[in-house]
Amino acid sequence: MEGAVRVQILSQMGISEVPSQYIQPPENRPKSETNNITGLSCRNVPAIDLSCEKESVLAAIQDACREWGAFHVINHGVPTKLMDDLRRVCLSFFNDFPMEEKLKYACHPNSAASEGYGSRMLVSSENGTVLDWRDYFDHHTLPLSRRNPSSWPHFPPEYRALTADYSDEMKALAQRLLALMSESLGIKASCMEDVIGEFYQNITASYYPPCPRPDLTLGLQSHSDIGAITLLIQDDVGGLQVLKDGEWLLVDPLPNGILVLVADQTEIITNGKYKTCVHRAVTNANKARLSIATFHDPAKTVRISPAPDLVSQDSPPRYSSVVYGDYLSSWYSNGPEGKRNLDTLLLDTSK
Ligand SMILES: O=C(O)CCC(=O)C(=O)O
Ligand SMILES: [Fe+2]
Repeated sequence: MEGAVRVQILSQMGISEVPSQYIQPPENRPKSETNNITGLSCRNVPAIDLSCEKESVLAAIQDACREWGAFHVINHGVPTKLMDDLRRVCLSFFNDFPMEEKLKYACHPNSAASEGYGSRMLVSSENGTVLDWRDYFDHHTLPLSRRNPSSWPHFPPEYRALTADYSDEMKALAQRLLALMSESLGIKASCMEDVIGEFYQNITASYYPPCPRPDLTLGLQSHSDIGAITLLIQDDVGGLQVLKDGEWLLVDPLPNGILVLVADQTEIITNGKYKTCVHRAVTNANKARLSIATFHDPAKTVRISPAPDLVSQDSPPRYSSVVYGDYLSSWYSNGPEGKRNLDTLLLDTSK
């Protein structure tokens, strides 16, 4: 159940230990050097300049999607001011609203993925899931029939209009990126979007308050995103990590960059050529962190399967097809750990 506890309250209480529900088992705890947000890797996710010549963009996208399942884009056309303004108003919701005002927007306690202010990725933690050190605000933004700005924060006054503008910009960028990803695989530009159909888009602002025990907790547990493509912006604090070749690597915030995360349905549609990105967020003891993720998913009724143009006798389907709504239900009942939900669809192609 989504109780009234938000981690921001725990953080503000100035506790020196965290309640036991937030303590990760030893194998999931961040290694101590990964808490040092300046000290980690020299291997950063690739940055791709979308204003470069098309052939080089396609080659870079292909490399990034095969190797990382993640890349930054720059010169992407989304106004910097809009990104900055949205970060500012989202932060203001968490920092400047009194808690009783914030709780007026609380997520529905018993339904998964309901819109609003919450703290838990899963409805219940009966399956032993450790709680994340994160509060969030989830907005349902597309299709327009789901968009109801009156359920979003009413303050600062520009909050709702900015969120709507940002939603439209992200949709356009996601369409552009799916077209480039398709072309980078040598298939027609519309191929991936044809399988996905109309976008179901959610925007989630995640707020990670300072945590007294970054060595024992996670801001957000290891997972891959469920839908097709996620576009993420963050502030300059840092804390997002991607799993690459068995190692957790910090994603250095790139000012004005947008991080693209390949999500599960894209791995299926590309028949495994492009990999979903396993990622998580660590906490830190000193500074609150904000990220804003925009998820683009198929409708629940859409059947997802490898794109016909990527399947042949030499390259048989590697995933069984799945109705997206069924995939979602199993994700919410099994939990997000790693990419195990996707792995259940893997076919044995060795025969
Ligand atoms: O806070 C972050 O950087 C990651 C957020 C994320 O992975 C998610 O909301 O799915
Ligand atoms: Fe994610």
